Amino acid sequence: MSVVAMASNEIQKLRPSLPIPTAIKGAEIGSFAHFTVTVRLPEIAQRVIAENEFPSSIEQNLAALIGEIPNGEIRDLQDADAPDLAAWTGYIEPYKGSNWLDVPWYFVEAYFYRRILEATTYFQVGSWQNVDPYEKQKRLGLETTIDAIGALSGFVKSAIASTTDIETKKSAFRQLLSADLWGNRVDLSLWPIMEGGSSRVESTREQSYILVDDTPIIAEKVVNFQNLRVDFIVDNAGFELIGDLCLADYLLASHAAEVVYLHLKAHPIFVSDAMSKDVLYTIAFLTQATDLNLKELGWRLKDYLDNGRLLCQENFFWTSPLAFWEMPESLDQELSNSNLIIVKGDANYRRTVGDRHWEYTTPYQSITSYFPAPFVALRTLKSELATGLSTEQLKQLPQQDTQWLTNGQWGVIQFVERDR
Ligand SMILES: O=P(O)(O)OC[C@@]1(O)O[C@H](CO)[C@@H](O)[C@@H]1O
Repeated sequence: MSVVAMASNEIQKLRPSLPIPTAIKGAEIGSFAHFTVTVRLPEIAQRVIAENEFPSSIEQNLAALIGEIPNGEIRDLQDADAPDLAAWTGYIEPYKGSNWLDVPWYFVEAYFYRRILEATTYFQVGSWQNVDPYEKQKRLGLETTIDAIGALSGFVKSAIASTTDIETKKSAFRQLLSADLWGNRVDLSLWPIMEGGSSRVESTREQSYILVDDTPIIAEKVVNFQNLRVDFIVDNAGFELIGDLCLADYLLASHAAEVVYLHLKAHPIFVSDAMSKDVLYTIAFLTQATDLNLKELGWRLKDYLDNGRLLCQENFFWTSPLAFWEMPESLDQELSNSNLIIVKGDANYRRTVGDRHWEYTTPYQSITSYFPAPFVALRTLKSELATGLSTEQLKQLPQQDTQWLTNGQWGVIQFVERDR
């Protein structure tokens, strides 16, 4: 096979095998994407002004950004020192001069959060360099969910102590997986803490709210794991991250996993998405808690970090606007070493399928067979996109809940075997 044919074969491997539908766009009147671009994004930028004590120059930058949405023109980024500037020049090129509604929705969201950092001079040398504009929300997201964190840390402690018979192990894993799914309902970009966002914390919900549940397949695999590698493509800090860390704790303490990798955002995005600093802050928060279960959880996690069994890896791909089938070869290669990847949240789910208008009955596996390792998506539905549903579900759900696609009340646990 020629080099060119091999190269195109490699690229082909990294794309869905099905014809790829059109991208979701904010121009679709009445859609959640349209509501997000025209209403939610300006509101998020206003909250950034309200929750920080930026100087007037930065507040003017943010006000100007708000004024551009949605009829302003997409333009190149202007923070010259940013490490991701060259990559963003390439991302922006196809959309330069377009308004914020006529380009793919996921691009607009990633671009918006990156423009927030341009406005706050996040990448510039000076007083606001590396200052996370969502820090206050993230910390409150931990402090206001302390009771739920206590309950979950107590559960994982007892689960670790009872890693005896297979059925007990499967049951414990299933409950931790479910808690990690429902932690995704706490979403500060949709429901800010100051507007009662913490009230959405719960670790358990009736099984009927899980629309696709591959837990039995995953539990059967994991219960037989011995000293393997598990990777989390992490989503939100706060209570959701506690769910990730409790699941990681269980996998590491039971030696199902020898090592757990946390793949984290390279800069603040989607208000609550986690970076390495948020993981370290969360573990320190736990070690300093008065509650013994929280303290013990924190010290176990710190021990895993110190002994190289829990690893934090940031990558600018996770903050890029690209579909997951466009991930760099180096990252694809790295993830191919995993025995199981846990993909968290709605935005990552959207990226696994390129945020396209797939029929909701399209099998998830047939779109995502490009993935570099076996993976499970833990996602509460917060956008008008779904896969793997039945025609019966599509008849019933709108009658049960008119907002079923976007209110985070429904979830999926979808497993995809590696297929390349
Ligand atoms: O990835 P997450 O935290 O589960 O959700 C991200 C999100 O809040 O942002 C997008 C809308 O702005 C949607 O994908 C979803 O509502």
